[in-house]
Amino acid sequence: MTLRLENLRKRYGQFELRIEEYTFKEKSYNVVLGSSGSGKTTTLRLIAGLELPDEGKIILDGVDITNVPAWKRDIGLVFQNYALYPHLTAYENISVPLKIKKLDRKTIDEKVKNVAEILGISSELHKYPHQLSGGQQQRVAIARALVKEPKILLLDEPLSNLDARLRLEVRVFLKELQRKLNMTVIHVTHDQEEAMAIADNIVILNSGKIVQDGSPAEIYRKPKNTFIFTFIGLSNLLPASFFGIDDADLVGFRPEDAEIVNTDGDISGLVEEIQYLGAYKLLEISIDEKHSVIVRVLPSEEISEGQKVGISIPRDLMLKFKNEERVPQ
Ligand SMILES: Nc1ncnc2c1ncn2[C@@H]1O[C@H](COP(=O)(O)OP(=O)(O)OP(=O)(O)O)[C@@H](O)[C@H]1O
Repeated sequence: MTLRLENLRKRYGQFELRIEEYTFKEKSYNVVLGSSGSGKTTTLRLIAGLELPDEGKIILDGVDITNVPAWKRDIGLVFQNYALYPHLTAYENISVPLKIKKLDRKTIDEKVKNVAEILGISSELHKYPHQLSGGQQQRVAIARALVKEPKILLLDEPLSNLDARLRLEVRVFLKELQRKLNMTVIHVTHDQEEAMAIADNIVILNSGKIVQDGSPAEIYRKPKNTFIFTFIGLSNLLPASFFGIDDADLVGFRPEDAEIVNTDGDISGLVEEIQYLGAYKLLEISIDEKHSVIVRVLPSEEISEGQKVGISIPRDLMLKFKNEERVPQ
């Protein structure tokens, strides 16, 4: 189940996807994260075989599948809009890939019922797509992708058509499904919170290039540059000179790593705004006319707007950046 991309290139006008070399984490939940237009869907379509690369290779378990047609690849793909056939029942939709493979009726029946059981949709099989909820339609689409027992499951923005409550539920469901089937999943999203919550391995794509990969904690704690640092979670970035640091241009820190102190901290500022968020409060503190930071404190901390405060940040939690690259620690 090793999926490897080698020198992969695909150009559309000004845009170019260019992946020198990448192996997705095997039997894990991979999330490809990037903003709109970064090349996420293009990457998935190339892996699925719906597009051919201009250059490069796609290697699945040591076999070059670059020129293997989509339907012959051992890869399941779930589209963002599910793409179910409206005139077929859930059962018929799920059985389509097996009919294409010309399996006999009894084997098809067993496989469809088995996958429906795994996905918890056994009682919905007689229904047509319009009779199913969004979450159920998605499960049918996943069942259809899984029924041919692919080596890899590709999911294109699988949560974007669901409401906020269902999204949290489906996140847990997808992660459990990956664990249960012990398969390699590649899930594409622009939502950094979703990526952090669900991934074993996050692959960050920017302007058609992979800029960093790693576990959510690695990406959050050891971002390679200021783009990744500010893309993931809340972040503060100030000139290094504010801290008397001269081996970097900028210093970054997370709101939860700073502490409010009465005595002189590393820096000081004026509390401009307080957001009460239940479990914690976020303070927006201006350092000077051009720079402000966010600091997270406990709700019990007594601080008021207009108050002058010191801010202290442990040195080992400061991230030093130079010329857009992080300074190695
Ligand atoms: N078939 C195509 N023809 C022409 N241009 C394309 C085609 N497919 C993608 N592109 C262009 O390639 C770039 C990357 O598109 P892609 O859909 O891969 O991005 P994405 O990261 O998935 O974005 P989004 O989150 O908005 O779906 C975009 O500039 C897009 O306009």
